Amino acid sequence: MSKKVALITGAGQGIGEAIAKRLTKDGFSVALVGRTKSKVENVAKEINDNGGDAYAIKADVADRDEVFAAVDEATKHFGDFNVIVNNAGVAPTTPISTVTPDVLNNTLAINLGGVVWGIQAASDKFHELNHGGKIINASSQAGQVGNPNLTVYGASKFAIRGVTQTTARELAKDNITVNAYCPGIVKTPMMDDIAKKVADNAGKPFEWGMEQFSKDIALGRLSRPEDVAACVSYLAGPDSDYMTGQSLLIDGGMVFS
Ligand SMILES: NC(=O)C1=CN([C@@H]2O[C@H](COP(=O)(O)OP(=O)(O)OC[C@H]3O[C@@H](n4cnc5c(N)ncnc54)[C@H](O)[C@@H]3O)[C@@H](O)[C@H]2O)C=CC1
Ligand SMILES: CC(=O)C(C)=O
Repeated sequence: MSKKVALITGAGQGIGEAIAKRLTKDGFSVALVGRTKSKVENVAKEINDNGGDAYAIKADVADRDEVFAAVDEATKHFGDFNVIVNNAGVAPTTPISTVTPDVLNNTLAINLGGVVWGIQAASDKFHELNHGGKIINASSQAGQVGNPNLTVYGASKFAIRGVTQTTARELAKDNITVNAYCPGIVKTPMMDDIAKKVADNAGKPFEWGMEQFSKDIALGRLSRPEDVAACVSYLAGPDSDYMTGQSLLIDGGMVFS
């Protein structure tokens, strides 16, 4: 039987890289999408060198045409298309007084626009291929509760939960599920950057910045990207077939909702 095909955006590092590796382990062929071609190529090479089936594609998720082209290219390369993980995102540190139109527009174009274009492109492709599929979107614990200094980012991640619920209802009749994952504090380049900026703004060391985000984690440790990838594995596989419109928290007990 041929492998199912999953496309993961922002797969050149961090959570996206871990998702690509986990879905490979689960038996998927994986298309890795990122703005920096060399980064997704490096991850694809590592996966292929270890017996997986990965293919790197350069695209900026804020650009609708590039997202549609990436889905087309992945489908042509692998011969099918079954799952999209709209993972790419950016997280500017923005105390409210510092928010500018550029930061607002750029963040929403990537974090919200990228997910909307990903849902459109994937659902169009599932329709063209005459089968259902799974759409999985990155939200955050910062999309469940307000995080100081992350106004713009938090707004984009709250929005993902709305888009997920709305499109889940629209697309259910076509056997397409739409769910989201909401990581907590995950040790990746994104989180290191946030902790550093929050610490710099307060005139404190990096460790203090990370502590501001991690002190309320009930399980007592930062999340690893693999913790998130395990949840996405469930959302991409058959065990979640009867679930749609959900936003799953994987935050070590930081937020109880
Ligand atoms: N690290 C964390 O603590 C948390 C992360 N998340 C979310 O998980 C997702 C992944 O986060 P991380 O791996 O931590 O981030 P990261 O910054 O380490 O990696 C994100 C990747 O997405 C790529 N990317 C950014 N903008 C892009 C664009 N316009 N087009 C294509 N690729 C683009 C980047 O180049 C990078 O390779 C993001 O949506 C983030 O908001 C959610 C909750 C917590
Ligand atoms: C980066 C992020 O999503 C946080 C701090 O929850």
